[in-house]
Amino acid sequence: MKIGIIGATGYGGLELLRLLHNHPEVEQIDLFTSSDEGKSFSYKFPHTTNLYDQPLLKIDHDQLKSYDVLFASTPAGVTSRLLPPLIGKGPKLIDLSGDFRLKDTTEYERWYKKTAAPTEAIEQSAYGLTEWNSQEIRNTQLIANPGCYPTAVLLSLLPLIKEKLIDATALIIDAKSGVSGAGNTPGPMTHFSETNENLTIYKIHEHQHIPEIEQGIELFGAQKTPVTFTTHLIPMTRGIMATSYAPITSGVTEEQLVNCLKETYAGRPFVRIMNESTEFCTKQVAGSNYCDIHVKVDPRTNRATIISVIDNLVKGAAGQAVQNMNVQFGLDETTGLTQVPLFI
Ligand SMILES: NC(=O)C1=CN([C@@H]2O[C@H](COP(=O)(O)OP(=O)(O)OC[C@H]3O[C@@H](n4cnc5c(N)ncnc54)[C@H](OP(=O)(O)O)[C@@H]3O)[C@@H](O)[C@H]2O)C=CC1
Ligand SMILES: CC(=O)N[C@@H](CCC(=O)OP(=O)(O)O)C(=O)O
Repeated sequence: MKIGIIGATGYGGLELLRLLHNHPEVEQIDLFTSSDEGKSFSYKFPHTTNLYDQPLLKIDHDQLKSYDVLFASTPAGVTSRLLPPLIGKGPKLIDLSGDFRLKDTTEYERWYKKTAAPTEAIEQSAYGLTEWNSQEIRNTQLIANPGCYPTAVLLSLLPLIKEKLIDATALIIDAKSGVSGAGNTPGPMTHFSETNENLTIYKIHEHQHIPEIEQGIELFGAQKTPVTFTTHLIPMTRGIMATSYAPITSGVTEEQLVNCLKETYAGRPFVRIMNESTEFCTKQVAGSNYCDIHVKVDPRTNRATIISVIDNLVKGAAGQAVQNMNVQFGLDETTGLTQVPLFI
């Protein structure tokens, strides 16, 4: 396969390159830039020396048509204009930004504060939460790869909401992310001296992933409900932990919740239900495409605490994007994605 990565110089782009480099079906990877045309990739990123010394390419629409797959890992508001002209042309299109995720364009404009993509393009795209939407992904050219937080949240909650084992109307979701989630442009919140030894809660009730989580619950869980969702920045590089609290339906046991999750994800290689573990942390999935889930019921409060961890750059971005490419091409979902987590 001949691959193009738009936004190759960002964190999502670098992670795509790392994963696609070891993908057995990938023959060529071209790297595109909007700001550094002609510069050697490895000059900019010395860790790729002797691997990707090639020059960064200018984004040229005619050239883009010649790829088998184009990944775009660009800030919100770029692909809404860049990708629609390629619909119906050759390449499969996998967008890591939020531009095609929200089906309702007024919601996109409200939360992202940018002009939405054309409605026809959004209608022709599939939401790329692989474990829940494989069939549509297989038959669709343009994939809206999910946001990092929604991936962790939806994978852990959808089975329980769908089976009405928890009360989704009273959900509270408390999520934490490593700093790479904010991309490679430094800002005050991600400055070392303000991130290190600090814990920041941000975008309270204003996070752009709130409508994406609510849309996912409606799309796959069949229940429309607003959720309380808060995000925190943790002084680490990779990882997301999403902790959700929900009342359990009367009479439901912890065993039922665990069994529901295990049954839903039986045969799905990247979702592990880890209830036997006594410790549960972000490092157990670092560098891998796993989403690990842990659930506990507190019989005193009749509430469940549901925890999921992912690597924001892998299952939360590039890994799920490659998983979606595998599904689109009828390959085994795990092709190129069998890395053992880094842990240390
Ligand atoms: N970081 C994460 O954990 C996750 C990120 N995402 C989403 O993925 C997307 C990329 O994120 P991330 O890699 O972290 O972001 P970065 O800021 O690290 O990288 C974005 C890249 O986009 C390129 N770019 C900027 N403007 C344009 C433009 N107008 N046209 C084409 N390319 C452009 C830049 O490269 P150049 O200047 O060379 O063109 C830049 O390196 C974002 O939408 C983000 O929200 C989704 C899930 C997780
Ligand atoms: C730590 C951190 O800042 N994370 C980012 C995640 C960005 C992202 O993935 O959002 P979209 O793809 O929807 O733009 C945030 O919370 O906004």
